[in-house]
Amino acid sequence: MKPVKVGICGLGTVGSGTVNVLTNNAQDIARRAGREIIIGQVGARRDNPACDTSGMDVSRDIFAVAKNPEIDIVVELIGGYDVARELVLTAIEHGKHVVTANKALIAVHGDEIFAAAEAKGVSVMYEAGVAGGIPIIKAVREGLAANRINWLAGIINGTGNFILTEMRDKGRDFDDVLKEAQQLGYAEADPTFDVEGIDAAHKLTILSSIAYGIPLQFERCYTEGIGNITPDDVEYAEELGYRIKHLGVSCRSENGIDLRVHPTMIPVARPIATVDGVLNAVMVNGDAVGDTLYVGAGAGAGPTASAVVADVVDLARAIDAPASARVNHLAFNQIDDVSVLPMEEVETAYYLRIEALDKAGVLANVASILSERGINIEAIIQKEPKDEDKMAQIILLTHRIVEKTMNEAIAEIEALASTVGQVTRIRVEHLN
Ligand SMILES: NC(=O)c1ccc[n+]([C@@H]2O[C@H](COP(=O)([O-])OP(=O)(O)OC[C@H]3O[C@@H](n4cnc5c(N)ncnc54)[C@H](O)[C@@H]3O)[C@@H](O)[C@H]2O)c1
Ligand SMILES: N[C@@H](CCO)C(=O)O
Ligand code: NA
Repeated sequence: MKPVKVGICGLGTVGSGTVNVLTNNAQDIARRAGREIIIGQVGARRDNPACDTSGMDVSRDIFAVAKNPEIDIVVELIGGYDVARELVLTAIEHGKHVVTANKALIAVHGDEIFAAAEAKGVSVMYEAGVAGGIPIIKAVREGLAANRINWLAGIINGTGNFILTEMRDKGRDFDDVLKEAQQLGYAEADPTFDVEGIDAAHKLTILSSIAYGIPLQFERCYTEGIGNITPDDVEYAEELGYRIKHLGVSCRSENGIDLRVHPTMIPVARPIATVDGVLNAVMVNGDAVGDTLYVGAGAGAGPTASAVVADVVDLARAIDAPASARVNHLAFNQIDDVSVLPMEEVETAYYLRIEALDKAGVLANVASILSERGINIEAIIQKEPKDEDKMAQIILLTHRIVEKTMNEAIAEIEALASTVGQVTRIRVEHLN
């Protein structure tokens, strides 16, 4: 059978990893695809010593690759929104299938890109965009196709999980660990995307669409980063039997879907609580299958290339089949226009840390503010001041309540004469 020719655009961390995997594993890949897969052209501004492209057709113009009549599949690995969008649309216009690792592109411009691909009868695959090397798109879109998905929750940013783990285990400084994550090729070109939860929100947006059959709604995803997590909160969480992870959570309820990324306390007994470093983990609950858990490297050259090449193999195997034989871009043939709940309507349990001048008085006041609103307290710890100039701290775990009610309670607690500054709030999920 005729070989399939791949054009790789972008030769950074993932691009070089993809060249290496396609080259090193060419024989096994051909056995799986049923035909040879060859790198027909590479589009790169400069060579990358992390891979050997000698003997390959290398163009300095990525658009030449997208238009090259010899190329069957264009692999977009340049990142970003605008040029990547133009590149992918150009490739589609020229009748190419596309593989991308760019979750920002899919979360924001996915509708336009998929519509263009469907009009042309080609496919756009994006496994590498979510949870790196974990085949989570395939698992949810195909492996769990029998289920009504109830909820999913995941550690879906490797850089953030690496930072939180190094800070907790080694007491390292935030900026120092972030720098290392950048050197290791984990971080986004703009690392605020990792730290502020934007990257996780892109991934959660995509996962939720393929889990529930709803439109991509990135702009409605609630997003909170990891910059405000303090060593005190990490320590008190452990004391209460919890661990703080940066989670993407989405859940189906009668009122709609909640879609949120924020620091989350989860019981240490949950396997996902022990997923550390650059590893990602996604829990998915389906009505027939129950709980499932997927763990693996969420970033880095090899793991991401593994997902890119798996998509290439899927496309190559079915390249002569009619478009109707390929899987739907967002898993469902028909997308239901279910809306995402405003954060104020979302229900979770809470951890609160309150800085207090007069402990005894504050506790009585706080308890009555909470009970007036039907917020039940599950646990309390009181901490004496660590230094003379520090405040006493009251730490509370509450039962589940809607965010709007908790916002009102927190505002009233902060207004008390005996409390100081803002109340720290971390949402708690038991994941069962
Ligand atoms: N690094 C990871 O672990 C990882 C994991 C999953 C997904 N991704 C995604 O993969 C994509 C690539 O990430 P990366 O980490 O390899 O980034 P990178 O910065 O290492 O590589 C991007 C490469 O594209 C090149 N490039 C950018 N614009 C170009 C243009 N107009 N013409 C030619 N070359 C251009 C850059 O010079 C660079 O070499 C991004 O969308 C990223 O979000 C990365
Ligand atoms: N910057 C991303 C890359 C993988 O998508 C992360 O750290 O998870
Ligand atoms: Na993946």
